[in-house]
Amino acid sequence: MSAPARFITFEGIDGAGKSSHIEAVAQALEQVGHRLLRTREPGGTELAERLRELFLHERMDALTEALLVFGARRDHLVRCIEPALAEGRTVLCDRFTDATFAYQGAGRGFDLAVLGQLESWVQQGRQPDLTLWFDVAPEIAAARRAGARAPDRLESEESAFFERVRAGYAARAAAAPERFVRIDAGQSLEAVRADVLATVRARTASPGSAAS
Ligand SMILES: Nc1ncnc2c1ncn2[C@@H]1O[C@H](COP(=O)(O)OP(=O)(O)OP(=O)(O)O)[C@@H](O)[C@H]1O
Ligand SMILES: Cc1cn([C@H]2C[C@H](O)[C@@H](COP(=O)(O)O)O2)c(=O)[nH]c1=O
Repeated sequence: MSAPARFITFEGIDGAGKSSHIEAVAQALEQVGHRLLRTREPGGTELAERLRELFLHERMDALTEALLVFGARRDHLVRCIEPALAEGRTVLCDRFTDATFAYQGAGRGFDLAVLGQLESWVQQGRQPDLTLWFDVAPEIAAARRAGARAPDRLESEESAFFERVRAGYAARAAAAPERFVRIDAGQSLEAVRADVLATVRARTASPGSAAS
């Protein structure tokens, strides 16, 4: 029998290192019987991936950013995430709505109440079961990004922007402590991986299983 479906999201400022650990989480969950969907935001469907390209590379104001990511999210939820969960698959999603509150809300200063309205319309109550927040100082994340790739529109923002985004994640984590787990992403890759896998194993263990 397959393990019960979970909706797990990975969050953090650009370069925190979250994407480096999703494959290891996928392998650990598959070993204990989860059938998986791996996906990302913005993106995950053909339409949402097209919106992602616009979002990452075209100039726009904060409201347009928020509407684009929630538009992409709606398509992703309806066509991809909800059907996968209904089929009993665990969904691993690289970013979700916490990113909107952190980037558009805290980073850009966009109205959090409006984001909350969009969240309820688009998600109809759907929230992740577990959110791993990769928390790291912006200067460490910037050094990691610099060694890895050319910056996109968001990654070109100044350090103060990422300080605000980080504070936005902290606020979301404080508001939903049952869902969020903070990972100290300033550690070595190996130490982060150990924390991530221990967290996922503890939080996905079925009641009565040996790991619980
Ligand atoms: N703990 C770590 N220590 C040192 N380097 C790391 C660590 N974690 C990730 N890196 C490196 O930092 C770079 C960025 O990592 P990664 O792409 O996983 O970050 P990310 O949080 O997913 O970024 P983004 O959200 O912008 O895509 C990569 O080159 C990766 O190898
Ligand atoms: C979902 C979401 C994302 N963003 C930003 C965060 C990143 O800068 C990019 C996505 O790039 P990644 O390499 O795939 O992490 O988009 C945002 O501002 N708002 C959102 O809701």
